[in-house]
Amino acid sequence: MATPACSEDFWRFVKNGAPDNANGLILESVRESLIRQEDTIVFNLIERAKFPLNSPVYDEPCAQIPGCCGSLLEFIVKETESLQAKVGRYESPEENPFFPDALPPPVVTPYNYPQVLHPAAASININKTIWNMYVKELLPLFTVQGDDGNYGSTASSDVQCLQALSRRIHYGKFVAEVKFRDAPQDYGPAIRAQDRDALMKLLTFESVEEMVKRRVEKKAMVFGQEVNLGDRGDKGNYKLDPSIVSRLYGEWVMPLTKDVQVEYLLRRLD
Ligand SMILES: C=C(O[C@@H]1C=C(C(=O)O)C=C[C@H]1O)C(=O)O
Repeated sequence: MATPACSEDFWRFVKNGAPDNANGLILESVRESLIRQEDTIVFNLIERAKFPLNSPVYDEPCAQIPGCCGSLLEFIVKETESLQAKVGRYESPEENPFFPDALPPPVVTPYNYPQVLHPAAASININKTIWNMYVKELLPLFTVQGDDGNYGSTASSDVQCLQALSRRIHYGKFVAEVKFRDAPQDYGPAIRAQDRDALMKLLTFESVEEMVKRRVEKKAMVFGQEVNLGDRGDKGNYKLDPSIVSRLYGEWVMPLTKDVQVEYLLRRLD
């Protein structure tokens, strides 16, 4: 049975079950989903890189909008989440809101997501850290300095980036669940001892991390190259610096995914 490459397929796969495991949840299929999410992240960053930094989106209160007391980015994220909550986005265990307080309930019949995670998963949300990483560290790295006044489009593009990064990083819950199911005898003692370092060691695969960094760098090269019909390709002229994508994964995305894994495992036997 082929392993699925994207989230929707992943859920169908989990629901239908796979021969390898009673629940259909295997590390290979979870990793396939992470690989597919790389495409989304790289594309979204390329889209955001079309605009300069546009710092008023983050730094200034959006005074023109009645009832808005934070930045324009906060306003757009809150409004987007509110709309998406109504159509059931946050019923999915893959999705974690940036502003969980005061979200409206779904107005559509909820999709019956398979319960593959321990219920404690719902209490893990590191979006504040992801927000700060994105705004303070990442944006200044991959956008050019400047202000072109395109604040609405810029902030809309940020929403896509933030949501894709959040989904990827919180996917650590699924990664941790499969790793635990594959080796409860290894994880059990470290969980009972609440030993973060031991858990971190158990769940880390350095060779996989190296491969991920190389692959996302290559994706940034392929997706962000200038495409010409003639012989002369614009080699080396990328829409998004590939080494920054590799750095994003090495310094933030993978460490934060592992933090989520540790947090989940610490609660796995509650
Ligand atoms: C996600 C996994 O766990 C860890 C985190 C990784 C990541 O975030 O990409 C990669 C390898 C592991 O060290 C995994 O094993 O695939």
